[in-house]
Amino acid sequence: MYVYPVFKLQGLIKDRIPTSFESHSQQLSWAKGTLQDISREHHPTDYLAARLDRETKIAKQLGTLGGGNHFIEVVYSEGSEQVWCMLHSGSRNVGNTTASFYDQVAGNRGVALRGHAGSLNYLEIDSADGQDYLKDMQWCQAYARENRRSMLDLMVSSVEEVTGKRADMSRAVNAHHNFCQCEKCRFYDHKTGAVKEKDLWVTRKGATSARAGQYGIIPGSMGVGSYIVKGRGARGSWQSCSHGAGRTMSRTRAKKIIPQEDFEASMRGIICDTDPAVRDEAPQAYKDLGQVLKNQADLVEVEHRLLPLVNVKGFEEKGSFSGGRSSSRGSFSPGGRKRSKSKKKQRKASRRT
Ligand SMILES: Nc1nc2c(ncn2[C@@H]2O[C@H](COP(=O)(O)O)[C@@H](O)[C@H]2O)c(=O)[nH]1
Ligand SMILES: [Mn+2]
Repeated sequence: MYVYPVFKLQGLIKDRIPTSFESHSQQLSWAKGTLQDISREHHPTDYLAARLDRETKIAKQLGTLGGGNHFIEVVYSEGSEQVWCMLHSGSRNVGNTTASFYDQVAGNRGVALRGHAGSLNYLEIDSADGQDYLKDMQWCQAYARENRRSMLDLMVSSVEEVTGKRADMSRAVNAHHNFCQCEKCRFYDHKTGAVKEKDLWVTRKGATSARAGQYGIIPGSMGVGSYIVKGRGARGSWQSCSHGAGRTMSRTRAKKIIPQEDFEASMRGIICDTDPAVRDEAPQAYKDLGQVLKNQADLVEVEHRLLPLVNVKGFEEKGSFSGGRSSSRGSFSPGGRKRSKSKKKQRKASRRT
């Protein structure tokens, strides 16, 4: 039985944090200062600085969730009274378009690495373009962190409003994933047979950092919750672990083969939207989280198992259905939000990392 009105909490979160293609109609009060702070620390190139001057959307998207597998969750810790606020989102449109821009810059050089997955454009780190990319990529990473922090602030104040309890922010965990950073690496050099130590740019795609003692988050799906883990610093994985359960099937296949009733049944007891537009995110479309954790027991140890109470996802409502539907306990209509561009244009610029 819920002690606090969790429906109210779901409503407050959905009212305060824009999802899918929506932005804040007015930038948050701290957005301008935050963007200036990011630029002071990670000097954007002329390309990105010009966009920051021109595109008000960058400020308005600070504190917004996005769509796809991005989520906001109120979760509880198995075997304790604790409730956690969790969210998954990234650098939004500015990150996506900046990455595409440099991909094109690299592509224009006409050099590509060829592999099983096709060809990959690349820039040499020491080249001018490579250095520009690193600057703007780090700017976008900082934006992603601030985006999450902004949403967490909005979420924590919503929880406080409903429960009268303030979150313990000293225990906050931030985990980037699908990112790149320079790290001191110890590795075996196959050419010389020696163990070397060197600063290298490590890209983690589908992975997150798991240094010894470092806290991390491994989410499963909207129906099964997540794990808080502690890294073991395994050298064989470049001190990394998986950053989620991962999908077993494409979004198109999920929508085709998962019956709507099965999706709704798997979400029973969780306050969430089970609109058919979210079915590609159904738990049935993801791997077994317990097995994923077992498979990487040498990379991380489990600190907490977290189970979902409230889940919020971004999705595009179809037809006349205008409110989020809760799987089991009634319905809630989110407040109106301004859409700034045509859906088609926005869809083109969307990303699901
Ligand atoms: N706890 C939740 N986990 C979720 C949800 N939707 C997806 N997921 C998991 O997160 C990762 C995210 O990784 P990404 O690289 O695909 O962004 C994904 O693999 C799922 O395992 C959710 O609503 N709640
Ligand atoms: Mn992601």
